[in-house]
Amino acid sequence: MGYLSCNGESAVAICDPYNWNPRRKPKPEKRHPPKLRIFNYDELAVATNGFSAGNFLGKGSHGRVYKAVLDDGKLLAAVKRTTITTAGNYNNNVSQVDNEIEILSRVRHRWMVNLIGYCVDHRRKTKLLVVEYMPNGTLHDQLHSRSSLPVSWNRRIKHALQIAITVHALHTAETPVIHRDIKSSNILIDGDGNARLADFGLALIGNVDDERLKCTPPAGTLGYLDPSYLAPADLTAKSDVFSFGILLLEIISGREAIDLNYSPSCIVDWAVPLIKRGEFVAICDLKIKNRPYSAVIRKLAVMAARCVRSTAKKRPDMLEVVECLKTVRKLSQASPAWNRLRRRSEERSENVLAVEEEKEEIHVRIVRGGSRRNRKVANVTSVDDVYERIVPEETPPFRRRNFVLRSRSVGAKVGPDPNDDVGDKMVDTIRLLIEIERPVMATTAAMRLSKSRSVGIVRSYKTASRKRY
Ligand SMILES: Nc1ncnc2c1ncn2[C@@H]1O[C@H](COP(=O)(O)OP(=O)(O)OP(=O)(O)O)[C@@H](O)[C@H]1O
Repeated sequence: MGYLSCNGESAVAICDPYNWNPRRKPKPEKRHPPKLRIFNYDELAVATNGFSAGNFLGKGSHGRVYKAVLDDGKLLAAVKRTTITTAGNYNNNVSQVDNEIEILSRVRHRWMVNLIGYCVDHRRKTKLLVVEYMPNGTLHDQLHSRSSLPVSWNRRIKHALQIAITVHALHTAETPVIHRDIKSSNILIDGDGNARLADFGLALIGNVDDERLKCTPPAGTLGYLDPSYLAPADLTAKSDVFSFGILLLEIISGREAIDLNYSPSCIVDWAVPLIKRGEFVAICDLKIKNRPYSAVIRKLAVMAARCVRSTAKKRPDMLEVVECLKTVRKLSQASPAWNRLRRRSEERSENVLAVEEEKEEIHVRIVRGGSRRNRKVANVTSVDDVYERIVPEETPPFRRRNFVLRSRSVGAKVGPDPNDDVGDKMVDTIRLLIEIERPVMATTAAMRLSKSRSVGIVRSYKTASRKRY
C-alpha cells in the first residue's frame, strides 16, 4: 500500500537498486551560488604580500595576477589586478574586468575558475578580481613545457572533455555565454588535476540577437580565432567551437596553434590535410610513448577537423563534441590488457584509414587491408612513410624553440606595460610573431581586429551608438 501511495518519481527512486547501495554518498543538495565578497584594497595588499614578486603568478593582457592568502590561511585565491593608465581614464583592461565580474557573478561551473569576489578602488582607479587559485599552472605550460613529463593521453582526453562540457554548459545556459577566448593558456589545472576554463574578459553573455552583442566587435586570440568571425553580426557559439577545435589539435599534436618551426605554421593548415588523408598518427604528439589505439586517435582527429571547418554552420555543436569525447574517453580507458590485444590485432590486420571530403562533409573511410605485402602493393602509407613525406629532413618535426611563445588575446592591450618589470621580453616576442604571421592570416580579419583593439570591446554595448569601429 505504501508503495502505491508514492508518486511516480519517488516510486522509481525506491525501486532503483542504485538507491539500496549503503556505501553510496547522498546527493549533494542544490546550493545557491555563494555570495560574492567585496574586498578592500588593503586587505588584498596584505593577502598578496604587497603584490610582491614572490606572490606573482603571471601576466595577461589585462594586468598581473598574484597569489593571495586570505582568511588566516584558510583560503587561497588569485588576484587579478588591472593596470592603471593615464589619470582619470579607466582603460580597456578595466572594462574587461567589469565584464568578467558581470559574467562570473552570473555563471558558475565546477570546471570554471570561479569568482570569489572583487575590489573596486576609486582612489587608485583600479579594479581587482579575486578568483579560485589554481596551483598546477596552465594547460599550455603542461603541453609545451620541455621541463616536465609529457601529459598522458588519458589526461589530455579528460581535460578536453572537461572543457567541452563547460563550454557546452555555457552555450546552453539560461542566458547563454560565448567565451570567445578558448585557448590552452586560458585553461588552468586545479589541485585535483581537473581542467578549469578561465579568463572571461572577452566573453559575451546574452542571446546572439541582443543589440549589445550585435554591436560588439570581434575579439579573440590569433591562431584560435574563427576566420568566419569578421564582423559583430558573425558572432555565434560556433566561434567557440572553432577555438575548441584548435585546442583539440594542440592537445593531440602537442604543437602550438601557430608555430614557425612547422610548415605550414598554422595548425589547421598543417593538421587538416593529414587528417583528410587518414594520416592520423602523423599529427600525434610523439613525446608520449604509449599511443592509444587507432580508433581513439581517429575519432579525436576527425572531430577536431570538423570543429575547425571554415563554414561555421558545418561545425558540430558542443553537445556533439561532448558525446564524441565521452566515447573516446571510454575507449581510451579500456583495460590495458584489452588495449594491448586490440593494438596487436590492429597491427596484424593493418586498418587503413582514409578521410575524404565528399559533398563538403568529412568522411572517414575504413579500408580493411590484409597483410603488409598487400599494403605495399596498394601503396598504403605506413607510419614511417608518413613522417618521411610530411617532414623533410631540413625541418625536423620536433625541433623546439628555446622559449615558449604564448598567444595573446586581441582586442586587449598588446604592448609593454609602463609599470611592468616582468615579462617585457615576452611581449616583444609576441609582437614579432604577429608581424611575421600577418601575411598568412586573412588580411581583412586582421585589419578589422586591429581597429577594434583600442576601443573597449566589452564596453561597446554602452558606447556602440557613439563610437564607430
Ligand atoms: N586562478 C589562477 N590561479 C593561478 N594562476 C593563475 C590564475 N589565473 C591566472 N593565473 C596565472 O596568471 C597568468 C596570466 O593570466 P591571465 O588570465 O591574466 O592572462 P592570460 O590568459 O595568460 O593571457 P590573456 O589575458 O592575453 O588571454 C596565467 O598564465 C597563469 O599562469
